[in-house]
Amino acid sequence: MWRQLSGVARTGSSLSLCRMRGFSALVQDKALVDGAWVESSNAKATFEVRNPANGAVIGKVPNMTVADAQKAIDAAKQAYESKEWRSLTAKDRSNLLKKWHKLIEQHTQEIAEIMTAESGKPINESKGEVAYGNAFVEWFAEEARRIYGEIVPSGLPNREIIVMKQPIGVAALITPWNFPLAMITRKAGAALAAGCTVVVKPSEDTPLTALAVAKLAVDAGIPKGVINVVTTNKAAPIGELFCKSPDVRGISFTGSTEVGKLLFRSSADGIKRVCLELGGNAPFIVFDSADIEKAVDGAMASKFRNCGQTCVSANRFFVQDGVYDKFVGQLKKRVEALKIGDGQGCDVQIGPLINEMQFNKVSGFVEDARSKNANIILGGQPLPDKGSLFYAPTIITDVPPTARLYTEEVFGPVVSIIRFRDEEEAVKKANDTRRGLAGYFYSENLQQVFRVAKRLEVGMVGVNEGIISAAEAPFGGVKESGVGREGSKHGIDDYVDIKYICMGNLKYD
Ligand SMILES: NC(=O)c1ccc[n+]([C@@H]2O[C@H](COP(=O)([O-])OP(=O)(O)OC[C@H]3O[C@@H](n4cnc5c(N)ncnc54)[C@H](O)[C@@H]3O)[C@@H](O)[C@H]2O)c1
Ligand SMILES: O=CCCC(=O)O
Repeated sequence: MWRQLSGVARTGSSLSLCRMRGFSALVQDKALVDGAWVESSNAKATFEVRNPANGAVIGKVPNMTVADAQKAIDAAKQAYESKEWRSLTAKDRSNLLKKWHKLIEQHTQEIAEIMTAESGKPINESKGEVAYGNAFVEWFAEEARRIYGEIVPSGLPNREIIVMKQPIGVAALITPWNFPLAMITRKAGAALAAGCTVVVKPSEDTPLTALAVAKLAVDAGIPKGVINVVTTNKAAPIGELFCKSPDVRGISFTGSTEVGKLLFRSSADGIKRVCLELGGNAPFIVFDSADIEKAVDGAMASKFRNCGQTCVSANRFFVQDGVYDKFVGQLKKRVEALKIGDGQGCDVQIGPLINEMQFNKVSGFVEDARSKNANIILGGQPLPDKGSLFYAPTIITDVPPTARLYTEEVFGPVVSIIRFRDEEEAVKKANDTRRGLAGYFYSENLQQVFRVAKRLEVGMVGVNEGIISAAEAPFGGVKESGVGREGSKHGIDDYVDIKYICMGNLKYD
């Protein structure tokens, strides 16, 4: 899995692996509602999907309206209540998910090409994401058959306490552009395994990957209306509809903390089940006892995966006095060697940023740090000769706590380094943020490993490891990084209600 996820750090690619086959038959120009490929009801309006590496238009998809989203909710509700879905056994649902998994696996190359074209992600990483995202479909196909209930010993005679788990109903899934496939399958796999039906609202930057995997779900025989995909570049009113509709029982959102808070508030009136996977501000601590080669390897993988546009990406590097020069020196050599370009190139490790907003954010954060006397030792500027959205992999030392690079998530290829003296100082600084998604540290001292792992205020900790995501592991954050967990056996919890049945007056003798 490490290799799949971090093509960036160790490419090892061969020409044949990354040769493009031309645009795939999986590219859709319509959205999916009730098993039909549909246009927008607003005069068939569309919006363009562009390749961030060169600005080329690579497709157009329906710009759907609130009325279209309502139709998708209606279809999901009808499908949820239909015999075709409701009467399936857990094993039947598991088998459908397995068929979907197989088809995604068979179409890895085509999906990866679509993903690279619309997100700019290097092709080896896109293939890695297809495998990673598909691992959730496989995992939840297996978990579908293990959504167990309980029989609890009663405190009263002639009575049984039975606990069962039932699907919540229709779930709305809102996903970001940075993992255009995995963020859908991590949610939809769990929802379908539980017996729910879904309406997916993918990012406006990456709708083509979403539609491609939805097409494979249809081909796998998943009944009509069970998966619906609504494409739009006006997310807010559709998000509001999801939050207000009494027919949507749960909302699962991955994206920025700002939008997550908005959806959380809007869902309050309907007391909806809400799962929020939001932004982070991950500390990456290198202690004196660390194996520096491992730490540099981990730093490269964590920081530069998807050009730094990963929610669990290391955001603030805290490096102890004794290893500071060695770590910074080795890291600089590795960053200087990164291959930058259009993600379709087979040896490319760093692609463009996703869009102008993201580009302006990254360059603005670097300028802010520069103005606060941080020390830019590598990069620190755009790369217009590569394309308008390319930014140089950058290393900045002496980043002050007032810099935006320190207080906020940069979501770009910028390493911010801060020196520290002792463990207490490192942990205090690491926890000095309202975010708490992932945290990493490198130490060969066993006592320190347990102490620090327990004290970091995050949902996920990488100890001597820079890539921690896996279908089997619970993914999620604390503080303002979210609520709920995805993946693992806990990933089902957001899609089931617990029902208690009290069986009374039983006659046992
Ligand atoms: N914790 C995680 O698992 C995780 C994973 C990926 C990204 N993220 C976070 O997401 C952010 C970057 O992604 P982004 O820019 O796509 O985030 P974003 O919040 O702008 O968008 C995410 C999704 O929400 C939609 N959206 C935007 N405004 C909305 C609104 N008012 N109502 C409903 N939907 C709305 C977008 O169209 C997109 O589909 C980063 O902060 C990153 O850390 C977190
Ligand atoms: O960007 C957030 C998700 C990344 C992951 O699942 O590893």
